[in-house]
Order: sequence, then C-alpha cells, then structure tokens
Amino acid sequence: MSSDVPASGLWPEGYDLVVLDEVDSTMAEARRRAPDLTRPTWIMAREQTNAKGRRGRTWLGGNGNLAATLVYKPWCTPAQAAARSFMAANALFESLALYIDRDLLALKWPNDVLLNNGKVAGILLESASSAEGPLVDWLSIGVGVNLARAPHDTRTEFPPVSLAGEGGETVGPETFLAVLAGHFATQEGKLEAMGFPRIREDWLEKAARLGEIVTARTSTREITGVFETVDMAGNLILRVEGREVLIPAADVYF
Ligand SMILES: O=C(O)CCCC[C@@H]1SC[C@@H]2NC(=O)N[C@@H]21
Repeated sequence: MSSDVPASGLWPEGYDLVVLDEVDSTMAEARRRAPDLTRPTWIMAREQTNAKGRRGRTWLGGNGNLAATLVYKPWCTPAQAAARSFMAANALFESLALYIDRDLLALKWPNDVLLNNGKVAGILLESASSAEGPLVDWLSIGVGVNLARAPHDTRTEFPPVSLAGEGGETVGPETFLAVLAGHFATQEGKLEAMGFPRIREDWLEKAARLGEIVTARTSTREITGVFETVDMAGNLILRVEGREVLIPAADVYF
C-alpha cells in the first residue's frame, strides 16, 4: 500500500493513494501508471500544469481545490465503464453534501455537479481497450472540485463557483478526497450488488431540471425538449414534439 494513505479510518480499504506536489495532469499520470497497476489508485496533485477538462478544454484548478484521478481495472466493457461517471457524480454529490446544504446541490447530465446553479465540480473519464477482448484495460476517473476558490472562467454558461464561496464549510483537498474515495467505494459496492438501475435511480434523484425544458448542444445541432430521463445506457432522453430523442453526448443548458 502507498505510504500516502492517511492513517485515519476514513480511507477505503483496497484503494491506494498517491499525492503529488505537482504534475502535468493527474489523467496523464494515471495513463503512465496504468500498465503496472495492481490496485485501484487515487492520484491527487496539489498543482497541475496542464489539466484537462471535457471535450479537450483546459481545466482551471487552483490552490486549495481538489484535483484527483482514480485509475483502476474494473472488469467491464467500455459502455459499462461510462456508467462510472454517474457513480462519480453521485459520490461527489454525497461528499459535498457533508459540507453544504444538499438542497443547493444538483447533478447536470452528463457529469457536472452544480452548487447554486454554478459549476462546483467536473468529471472526466478516460479508458483504454486492446483489440484482444471486449473489456477495458483500465479506466481513469478524474475529478476537479472547487473547494476553496472558483477559477475565473467566462467560457461557460455555468460559471464556476466554489464550496467556500457559496458558504460551505472549509475542507482541505486531502480530507475531501478521503470522503470522496469512501463514497465512490460505496457506489462500486452498490453497482456490484444492485447493478446500474440503482446507480441511475440515485443519480436521477439529484438531477437538475428533470421534467423541465432544457437544451442539449452537440457539435452539430441544438435540441430543446423536456428532460424525461436518462436511459439504462446513460443517454439523455428528451421529449421533443411528442417524440423521445436519445442523445448520447452533448452539453446541456437551461
Ligand atoms: O470539464 C470537466 O468538467 C471535467 C474536469 C475534470 C478536471 C479534473 S482535475 C483532475 C483531473 N486531471 C485533469 O487533467 N483533469 C481532471
């Protein structure tokens, strides 16, 4: 076990922890470590010099915020791996709810966590598969959480907010990661015991704007409709003019 694992009883059994002062990106570090990995490992960095967000965007972190990636080898297909983003979102929600009123939090499809309608946390998934079989070789789940400060970012309609800035309790990245790692391990347990329907149910309970009108913007089109649900494959389902439209990937606005 890595010596970085905290002595406190908080840290989940079976998971390793690596804490780095500085790295290009914890996603890149996960990629480098993945081939030799023997146990699920959380990699946390105090600073990232080249952090990545979804769709190739740059991720703006900041001192006192959490930047971490879980890299592991779940026995699953790429489609099942994608379901893990809902588990990460559920785990982030439950972790943040320890430090702020949970009614102020919501999950935005596919994998943002909102606090007072601003973005407080984002999730980025990467996986690798070989041609030899249907399973992924490894999966990494990166999380960025604005605990202490919200980076200045004018590119988004969901401006970054921070836990501290919205009146949440002060919590450091190490402590928050221990809480998050525990909640994520619980989600893995739920997946094993009850399957994705239970993960989806948990996610839908926390979903922003369920049953309301939202707009999904893909790289080629914009679709506005009623946010009906998320299906068993994790697709967004909008009702548009009486028809169900299935959206596998998009940015959602409301
Ligand atoms: O665009 C998003 O919403 C996803 C952001 C994910 C950022 C995290 S910070 C830790 C990990 N390392 C990275 O380079 N990105 C993810």
